[in-house]
Formats: sequence, C-alpha cells, structure tokens
Amino acid sequence: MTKITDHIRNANGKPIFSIEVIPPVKGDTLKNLLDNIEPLMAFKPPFIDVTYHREEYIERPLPDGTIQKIVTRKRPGTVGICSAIMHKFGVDPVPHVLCGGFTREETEDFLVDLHYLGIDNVLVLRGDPAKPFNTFKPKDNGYSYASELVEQVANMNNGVYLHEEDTALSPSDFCIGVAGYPEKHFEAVDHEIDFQYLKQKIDKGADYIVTQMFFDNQKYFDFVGKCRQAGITVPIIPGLKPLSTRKQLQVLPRIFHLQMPPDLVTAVEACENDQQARQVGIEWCIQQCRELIAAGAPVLHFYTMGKADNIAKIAKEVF
Ligand SMILES: NC(=O)C1=CN([C@@H]2O[C@H](COP(=O)(O)OP(=O)(O)OC[C@H]3O[C@@H](n4cnc5c(N)ncnc54)[C@H](O)[C@@H]3O)[C@@H](O)[C@H]2O)C=CC1
Ligand SMILES: Nc1nc(=O)c2c([nH]1)NC[C@@H]1CN(c3ccc(C(=O)N[C@@H](CCC(=O)O)C(=O)O)cc3)CN21
Repeated sequence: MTKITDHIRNANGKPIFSIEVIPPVKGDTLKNLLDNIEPLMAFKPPFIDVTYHREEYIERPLPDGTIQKIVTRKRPGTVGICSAIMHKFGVDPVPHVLCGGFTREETEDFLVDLHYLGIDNVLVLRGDPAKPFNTFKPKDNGYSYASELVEQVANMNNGVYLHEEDTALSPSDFCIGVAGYPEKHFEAVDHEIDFQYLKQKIDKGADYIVTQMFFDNQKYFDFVGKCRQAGITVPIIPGLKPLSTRKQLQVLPRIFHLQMPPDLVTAVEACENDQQARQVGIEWCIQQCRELIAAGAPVLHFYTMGKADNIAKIAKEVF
C-alpha cells in the first residue's frame, strides 16, 4: 500500500483528487455507498478516507422513574468498508482512528487489525463528544488529545507496543495524518494555542495535515503561511465541502465553527430552492478549487458525505 505522502510525491506537483466517505447507518448495505462513489473513480482518487463513528448514548425513561442508559452505535463498519474499497476499486483506504471511545489497548488492537489487512494509512483524531453530550470525555485509560494517539502510532512504527512484556513484535509502518483548523478548533482559547497543539502533533510524528472545511480560501492560505513560518513542512491538504442546501448556510457554521463569506451568503440567499443552492455551492467550490490548484495545493480532499453528483460536476471542471 502506498503512503499518502508518497502519493503526493509521485504526483510531481499535479493536484490529486481524493474523497471522504461516511459509513452507512446500520441496517443499510454497502451497495449504496459504493454505487455513489463509483462515478468518482473516473477522477482516479489514489486514496479514500472512511470516517469512524463512536458509540452514542440513548436515555430511556423506565416506568419506575429511573433512566436506563443504552449504548448504541449508529454507523459501525469503518474497517470493513476500508477493506471493500481497497478490493473493489484498488484504492488505498484511510480509516479515521479516534481517541474517543477507545482505551489504549483497544487502539492497539484496532491498529494491529489494520496492519493485518495491509492498511498503512490512518487519520489520527481526537473525535467529537459522544452524542448527546457536548464535551469530550476520554474512556478510562484512553486519550484526551490526538497528539497522544499520534505518539502511540509512532511508537508502534518503531516496534514499541504498549506493554514491554510483548516482546519481539514487528514494527508497523503507518503514514499518519492529522486534522488542522484554518478557522481554529472551536474549543481552543485562541489561534496561537490551537497552533501549538497542531505543531505538537507534527513533532510527535504526524506526516501530513488535512484541514477542516472552509469556504474562504484566504483562511487556508493564511493557515499554510503560519504553519510554514512555524517550521511545519508537511503537506497541508485542503478539505472541501460544496454547500448543497440553503439550510447549510446556518448549519455548517454551527457544526464546524467556520465563517461563510458574504458573497456566498448573498448568492445562496437569492436562491428560491435547494436545487439552486446546490448549483451555487458547486460553482463556488469550482472557483475555490481553481484558486487552490493555482496556489499549489497538493490534493483537493472532498467531504462527500452522501450523494456525490455535485463532487463529480466539480471534479469534471477542475481535474
Ligand atoms: N469522526 C471523524 O472521522 C472526524 C472527526 N473530526 C473532528 O476532530 C475534532 C477534534 O479532533 P482533533 O483535531 O484530532 O483533536 P486535537 O486533540 O488535535 O484537538 C482538540 C482540541 O484540544 C486542544 N488540544 C490539543 N492538544 C491539547 C493539549 N495537549 N492540552 C490542551 N488542549 C489541547 C486543541 O486546541 C483543540 O481545541 C473534533 O471536533 C472531531 O469531530 C475531524 C475529522 C473527521
Ligand atoms: N467536528 C468535526 N467532526 C467531523 O466528524 C468532521 C469534521 N469536523 N471535519 C472533517 C470531516 C468532515 N465531516 C463531515 C460530516 C458531515 C458533513 C455534512 O455534510 N453534514 C450534513 C449537514 C449537517 C446535518 O444536517 O447533519 C449535510 O447535510 O451536509 C460534512 C462533513 C466529518 N468530519
């Protein structure tokens, strides 16, 4: 399996198309997901990210007045989907590996499974709070920050597993991606602090950065400039999501803590229906892509969390 950093190197400056998919809700089949991304294979993504979704908590009131807490998982199957993508399309999958919901030992087992399958690329994240909570809580003996998980993966790459009683284990060879926030991670007190923690992830062994989505390229350019100034030399991949409904004008800033450029707001507000908004989202994203490519972005990474027809239209214009 080729590392993401090698895919970038092998492209020799030619921009790469890549996508991110979300596992279907349990009970669904993989077929819809694969059918959806099949048309995008024409644009030859060398890798596809598959998100990971931790457990959620449901609270069920009981007749005796107490509350039963039920733990459930809405979107299981990340590793299976990675394997399917690898074998159906011959594309390198990049599973997301989270701190949330995992002990260190469970993380080690997860990474060992990936290694068995020949999956050597991972995106290492802290992850979101478990629904319905709004603060992140690590599991007992789990990690609070992505940098700690980066360190564990980097240790495994050096043949150092969690427990020294496990002797003579082979080193893994993971290429490690991490998340970066051009508009600051919402929990960070200020840009400076957030930036120090990003630097920490790189210093502990991360090989590249993928950004949170943004709609104003200047945010990405400023972020890259700041990284370079701070001595971060790894590739910085822009993450892009074409706006696709009118509602997203409010929803996306709320979920992902980003600003919508006034021109995009005006254009979407002038739309009479979601079909028109989807078209505005496509055109906006095409402009973003052209400018990013001209500025030398190594990869354009698309968050295709459902229907991918808009991504196909964008890729057709841009690649
Ligand atoms: N489920 C998935 O596949 C994906 C999830 N995400 C998102 O990733 C976000 C958080 O993940 P990461 O960026 O990997 O987290 P991170 O651990 O790098 O940072 C999380 C927050 O903690 C702060 N922080 C980091 N290190 C710290 C330290 N040592 N001491 C104090 N504060 C520290 C950061 O400034 C930031 O506010 C979540 O919002 C999550 O939803 C992003 C992409 C995909
Ligand atoms: N905080 C955070 N959590 C994540 O899981 C996450 C990020 N950020 N940033 C990078 C990627 C991108 N992700 C996503 C997740 C959902 C949509 C999405 O399109 N969601 C809905 C809107 C929200 C809703 O109504 O639920 C959509 O209809 O487009 C996009 C990107 C997942 N990843």
